[in-house]
Amino acid sequence: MGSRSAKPRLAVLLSGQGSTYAAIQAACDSGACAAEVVLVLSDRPAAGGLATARDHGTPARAIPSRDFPDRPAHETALMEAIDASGADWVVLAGYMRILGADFVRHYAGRMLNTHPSLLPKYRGLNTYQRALDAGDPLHGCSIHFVTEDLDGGPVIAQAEVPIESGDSPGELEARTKARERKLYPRIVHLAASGRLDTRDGDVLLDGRKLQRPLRLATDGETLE
Ligand SMILES: Nc1nc2c(c(=O)[nH]1)N[C@@H](CN(C=O)c1ccc(C(=O)N[C@@H](CCC(=O)O)C(=O)O)cc1)CN2
Ligand SMILES: NCC(=O)N[C@@H]1O[C@H](COP(=O)([O-])[O-])[C@@H](O)[C@H]1O
Repeated sequence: MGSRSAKPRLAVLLSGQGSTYAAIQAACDSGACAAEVVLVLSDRPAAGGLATARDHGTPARAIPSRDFPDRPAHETALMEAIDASGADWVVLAGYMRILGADFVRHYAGRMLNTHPSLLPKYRGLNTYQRALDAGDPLHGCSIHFVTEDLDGGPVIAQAEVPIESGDSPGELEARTKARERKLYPRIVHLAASGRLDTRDGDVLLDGRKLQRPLRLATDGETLE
């Protein structure tokens, strides 16, 4: 029997219902993503994603921000839990707190986020309403390396979603999340497989600088 090399280990941070985490977990379970989720953390004890993780048998823990005197103290507790889990990568999956410089530096080059817009458009919050208010024809999501610059890190991949006449923010969000749940596990797989890197603000795939973000085709499968 050959040696069974351990899979790359993921720590997932979330604040909400956890459908993005669930898609990553499913990809890890099926082998589509060659990694293992070893820890799910949330700043919110009531986050649905914690229950999803626990139901799956994945270690899951709330580290409420309200239990700490300030942001750095909270993030130190997060780092201690993540590092104790042996995670190789930190995957933000709807984590709704801005992370400080020490945290970001500690995981530099091995922390990913998914953002519900076609960056650099609409950094921050309420992206669906902002795109609708602007009358944009297109929206989508972006997967990026996390830097101190909020939603400003190097963009790895994007999935476009047409905005349809009469769309509500909720309808646009639902279509965007459906595409995001296809894209993010694919990018996490590339990262965990050692094929993604970031240097000087660029993204490298297999050692070669990406000239533009990867794009999820309309078939929901092809990365181009
Ligand atoms: N330093 C960084 N931290 C985070 C990044 C990042 O790129 N750099 N990405 C975000 C995720 N995110 C959007 O994708 C995001 C999350 C939260 C906020 C925000 O304004 N949070 C407020 C609290 C909002 C609330 O509690 O509802 C805050 O932290 O004060 C903006 C964008 C994760 N962190
Ligand atoms: N600014 C960060 C942000 O808004 N992230 C978004 O939170 C959602 C989490 O959904 P989920 O809880 O169902 O996984 C995801 O769609 C992600 O893009």
